[in-house]
Amino acid sequence: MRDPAGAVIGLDFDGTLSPIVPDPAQAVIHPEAPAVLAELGAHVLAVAVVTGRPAATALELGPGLADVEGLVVLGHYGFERWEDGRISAPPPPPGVPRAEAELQLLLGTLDLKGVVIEDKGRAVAVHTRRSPDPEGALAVLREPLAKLAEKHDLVIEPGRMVLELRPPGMDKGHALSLFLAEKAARSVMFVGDDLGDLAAFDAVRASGLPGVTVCSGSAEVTALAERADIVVDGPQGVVALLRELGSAFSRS
Ligand SMILES: O=P(O)(O)OC[C@H]1O[C@H](O[C@H]2O[C@H](CO)[C@@H](O)[C@H](O)[C@H]2O)[C@H](O)[C@@H](O)[C@@H]1O
Repeated sequence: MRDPAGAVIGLDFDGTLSPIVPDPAQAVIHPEAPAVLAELGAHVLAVAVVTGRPAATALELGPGLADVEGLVVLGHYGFERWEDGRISAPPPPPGVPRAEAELQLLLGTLDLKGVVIEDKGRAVAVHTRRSPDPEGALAVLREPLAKLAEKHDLVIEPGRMVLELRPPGMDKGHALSLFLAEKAARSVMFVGDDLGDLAAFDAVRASGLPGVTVCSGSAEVTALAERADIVVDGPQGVVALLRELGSAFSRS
C-alpha cells in the first residue's frame, strides 16, 4: 500500500476473474473486472493474468481485458505471453496432437458420460464437470491419463473437475518469478483459486518480496484457502478487493 508503483499484481483467470460455469467455452469474465483492473493498472508497476488458458482464449472470454493499459497475459501456465496485441510462444510440442488422437480412442473404451475434451492447441484437457458423477469420472481417468501423458512426454495438470495433458518445464510459479525479476518488482500480490495456482503462491513466498496471496474461495478447492493470506468469496469477492485497492490508491 505504501509503494504501489513497485507492485506486481498477478491474477488467475477461471474461478478468479471469471466465475466457474459448466461449459469452458461459455466462461466469461466478471463484467466489472476489466474496469477495476484498468484503475489498478494506472497505479501499480504491472498487472499480469497468469492462466492455464491459451492467452488468446483468455482475451476472448475477457472482453475489455486487451484494453487494460500495460496488461500482460501469461497463457498456458506461462509458455505463452501476450503483450501489446502480440503473442509470443515456443513451437507447440508434438506430443499433444498424438496424445489427443489416442485420448479419443481411450474415452471410447471407458464409457463415461458427459466427459468432454478441450483442445487447447499446446495442451489438451479432459473435463468431467458435466458428467453425472464428476469426481468418480476423474478417479477413473486419473491413471490412464497419467500413462498417456508419460508416453507422449507430457505431464498431468489437475484442476477443478479437469485433468490436463500439457508439456512440462513451466508452471505459474516459474512464470511469476521470471515476471517479477523482469519488472524488478518491489512487492507482489497473487490471486488464484485452483491447485495450479499453488506454484504461484510458492513463488510469492520465494521472491523474498513483501507479498500477499489471495484465494478466490470455493467449496470445490480447499487446499488454496489453507495456504492463502486472504480468502475472498469467489470472483465477486476478488473484484470487490481489487476495487477497494484501486480506490485506496486513487485517494492517496
Ligand atoms: O489457470 P486458469 O485460468 O484457472 O485456467 C484453468 C482451467 O480453466 C478452465 O476450466 C475451468 O473453468 C471452466 C469454466 O468455468 C470449468 O467448466 C472447468 O470445470 C474448470 O476446470 C479451462 O477450461 C481449462 O482449460 C483451464 O486450464
